[in-house]
Amino acid sequence: MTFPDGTIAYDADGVVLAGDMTEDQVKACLAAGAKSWLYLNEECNKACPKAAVEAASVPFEMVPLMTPASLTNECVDKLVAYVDSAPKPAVIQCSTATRASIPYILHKAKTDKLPAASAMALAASMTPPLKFLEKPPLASAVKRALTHANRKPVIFRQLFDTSGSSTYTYLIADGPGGEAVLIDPVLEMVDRDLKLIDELGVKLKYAVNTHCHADHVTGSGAIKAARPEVRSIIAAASGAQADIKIGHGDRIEFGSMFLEVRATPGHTDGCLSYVCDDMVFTGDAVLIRGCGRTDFQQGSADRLYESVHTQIFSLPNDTIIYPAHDYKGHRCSTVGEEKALNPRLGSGKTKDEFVEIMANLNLPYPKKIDEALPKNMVCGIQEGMPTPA
Ligand SMILES: N[C@@H](CCC(=O)N[C@@H](CSS)C(=O)NCC(=O)O)C(=O)O
Repeated sequence: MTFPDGTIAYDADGVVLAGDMTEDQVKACLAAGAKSWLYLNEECNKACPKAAVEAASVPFEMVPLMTPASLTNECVDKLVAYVDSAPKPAVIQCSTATRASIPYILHKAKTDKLPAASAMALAASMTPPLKFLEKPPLASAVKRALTHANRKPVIFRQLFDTSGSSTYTYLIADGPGGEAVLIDPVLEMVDRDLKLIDELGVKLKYAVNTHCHADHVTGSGAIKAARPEVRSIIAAASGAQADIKIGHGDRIEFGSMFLEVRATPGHTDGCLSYVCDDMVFTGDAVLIRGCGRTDFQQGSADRLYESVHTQIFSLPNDTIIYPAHDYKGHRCSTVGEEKALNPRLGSGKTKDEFVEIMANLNLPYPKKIDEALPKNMVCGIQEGMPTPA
């Protein structure tokens, strides 16, 4: 499309980004073939071309996007959906083609699966750079909106063991109807977990253990008895039995998602942490403001310190930490928070200081240790349960 003067800023991907136009310019634009029109000002704006656009039988839609605060998640979804479905060429108009560049970049990020940082870089590399970048408050609202626009419809649930072990079980699914994993299921809570999985309509693929637990029996065996298609997973280094034994660097794939496996020994030899997008499931390696004990089951404070510093604290600071337990009512933390505030491992604690702290915890043994360890060494498969196929 060509237009009479410099009012039109861009013509990219069938989307024309425009500022205020005179009546003649609107007419020229329609005559040049505009097939849809999105207006980001209010109808009362004296330059609003609604009447002329509709008179030309071109669909006209208004989504007032006047300030950074109006770029809510709902607004972002609306803008992305509009650009997706609008007949092209589509004109997106505001007063100066500044806000008009926002739906374009949001949609581009979503369709090209660009992370927020890459989409911002793309906006800056265009000729001329997209104009929202000139306004810092708008640019930071767009950056946040890009993260929202690009999110996958992941299903994520943090479930708590109410039977006594304070264990968190995590359900992650690749969207409704998608494949799912269940991290650290607890035997007593299996009925609840399977009911939820059915209610959400997701397909459980793997029962994944972060390690051979000492305080509760894994639900892996009972899940497999109820759903023979599910495969249990544990670290090869744990020495425990499971359908699939994994190690550092492996990927557990489900749908279009995966868990990246990181070995984090120290609480036990076979402790694994799982990274998924901006989350890390740390098992008992890192707890919120704490960590797993190192006084039994091959525990080693030396190894745990190394594991946490190399495998967890090396993740971006805003990575969300989801631990296997919490005893104080916390649910999650972040890498940055634990680096700064974890009294055992963070705030500049040296390995020697950590070893000293761990040697003096004097915790009583978990109540169920004698029952849990032998059962978890066979991944929760118990007498009377059907054996795995
Ligand atoms: N009281 C609980 C067990 C508490 C406990 O020892 N938790 C372990 C993780 S499960 S082996 C741990 O590492 N705790 C660290 C801490 O600082 O509390 C029970 O009897 O089950």
